[in-house]
Amino acid sequence: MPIEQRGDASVVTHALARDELTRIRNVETEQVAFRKGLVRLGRICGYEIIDGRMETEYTEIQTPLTTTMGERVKGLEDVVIVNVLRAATPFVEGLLKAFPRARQGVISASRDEDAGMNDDGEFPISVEYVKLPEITEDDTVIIADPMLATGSTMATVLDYITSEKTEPENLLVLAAVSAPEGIVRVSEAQPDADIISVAIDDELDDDGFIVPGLGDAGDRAFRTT
Ligand SMILES: O=P(O)(O)OC[C@H]1O[C@H](OP(=O)(O)OP(=O)(O)O)[C@H](O)[C@@H]1O
Ligand SMILES: O=c1cc[nH]c(=O)[nH]1
Ligand SMILES: [Mg+2]
Repeated sequence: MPIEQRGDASVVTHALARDELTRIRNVETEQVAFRKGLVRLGRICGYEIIDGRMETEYTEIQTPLTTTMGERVKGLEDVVIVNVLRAATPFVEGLLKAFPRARQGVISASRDEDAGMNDDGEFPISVEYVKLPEITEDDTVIIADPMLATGSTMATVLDYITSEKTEPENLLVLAAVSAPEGIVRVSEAQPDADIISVAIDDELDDDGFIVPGLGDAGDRAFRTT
């Protein structure tokens, strides 16, 4: 079972995904290895999404010897991957190995860490840059962000997409590590979103970081001080 339902979310159970996540959680893993790990994780998640969320169809083909029926994955031409800057950039690079023909959207969404969480456990999110392709009802939209913590970022991104674009056939939220609070917030904000994560962690600390988590994914991937 490639992707298993766990309450309001689903988990990528592939052993290689779990292995990769263990490596990037490790504080000893330095920037280049961290980024490469996110790329590999994105690729594995992409294959699991194809296997667990996309359909196949039969088609007649000729082998060098005879005619036969073969299976093809449907909808690989109708995929939109949305990169939630910064941390998702290596994650999306990996996803693109599974969906080389995907159209891409980019949105910069950053938490105002100085403001901190409000009483509802939400962060103010600033969005400076949004470039989204047209979305059709045939599309599978994958919004990729390695960390789903309070859900403030993802709720903001989903607002942009659902308020301005045609509703796609599949709306997937893909994370590497999710906190229960983020899963609740996103599933309440967007019941149609199919939340898929490699791990569902224990909790958030007072600064809104996922525990055990992997630290600040953007800073670890891009090494800002
Ligand atoms: O669920 P939330 O509480 O919104 O937290 C998750 C967001 O926080 C981090 O982004 P950040 O704002 O640190 O930007 P960065 O990716 O550039 O580091 C992370 O990359 C997610 O986008
Ligand atoms: O743990 C967390 C929470 C939000 N953003 C991160 O990068 N890490
Ligand atoms: Mg960050």
